[in-house]
Amino acid sequence: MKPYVILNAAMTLDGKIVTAKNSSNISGEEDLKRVHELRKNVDAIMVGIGTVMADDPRLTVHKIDANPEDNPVRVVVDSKCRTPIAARITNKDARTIIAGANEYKHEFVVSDRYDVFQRRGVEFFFSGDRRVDLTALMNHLAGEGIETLMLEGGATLNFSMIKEGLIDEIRVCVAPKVVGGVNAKTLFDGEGFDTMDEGVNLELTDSYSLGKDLILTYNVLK
Ligand SMILES: NC(=O)c1ccc[n+]([C@@H]2O[C@H](COP(=O)([O-])OP(=O)(O)OC[C@H]3O[C@@H](n4cnc5c(N)ncnc54)[C@H](O)[C@@H]3O)[C@@H](O)[C@H]2O)c1
Ligand SMILES: Nc1nc(=O)c(N)c(NC[C@H](O)[C@H](O)[C@H](O)COP(=O)(O)O)[nH]1
Repeated sequence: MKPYVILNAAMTLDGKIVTAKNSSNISGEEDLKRVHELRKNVDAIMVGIGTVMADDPRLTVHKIDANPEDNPVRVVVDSKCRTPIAARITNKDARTIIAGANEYKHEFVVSDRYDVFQRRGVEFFFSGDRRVDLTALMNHLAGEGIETLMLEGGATLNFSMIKEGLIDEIRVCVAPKVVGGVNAKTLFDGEGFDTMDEGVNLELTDSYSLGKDLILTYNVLK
């Protein structure tokens, strides 16, 4: 059992989702509104701890009209339970689940940070030895009633999710810009596949201009 997973991201024409110096203002205003419409229409939104550390995102619906009930459940994939005490995803604006790995559970649950998070109502789910077991996490979220999940990066988590066959659909905003840089993260990093044959095949289902950007949507072929 797993939610229907939509990966949404913005990248430059050269596939970068952020520069090496952590600059990531990619989407135009219209695209950001599209992203927030999508946030409003899914049950949960998930990011990796790298994205929390880099951007301190809210992961709420705040660029379009919305009620607090429109906020999706926020999920952070955080094996070593490093989510900072001040991270905005741990505030009371929406339900939050931190997914950690079993090896780091013991040390975390006796920490002051864990106490503070619990008082804020943050929930926890532990799976996998040293890295979150993403399939187990998807199964847990489905059990929590989450039918649709928006994956919002970053590069490392995107690759693990697609490698494990957990992404159903991809929606990408391609900005008319090139930044280059061998150290700039791309839409999918991780360890990559060795051959084109091992790559994940996609089917283009829609393409349209939105302001200066291009929106591409794909189904992931299984
Ligand atoms: N342009 C966009 O649309 C967009 C969207 C999101 C993030 N970003 C950018 O992406 C960058 C972050 O990407 P990143 O790759 O450093 O971090 P990430 O957000 O992909 O998080 C990766 C981390 O998740 C943890 N993790 C736990 N279990 C895992 C598993 N099974 N598989 C993979 N990871 C697992 C690990 O600690 C890993 O380092 C940020 O700079 C952010 O600005 C851009
Ligand atoms: N669609 C999109 N276009 C971008 O140009 C960009 N940089 C992101 N990045 C997604 C990432 O998850 C960000 O961290 C959140 O978009 C932060 O914003 P919020 O406070 O949650 O609204 N996403």
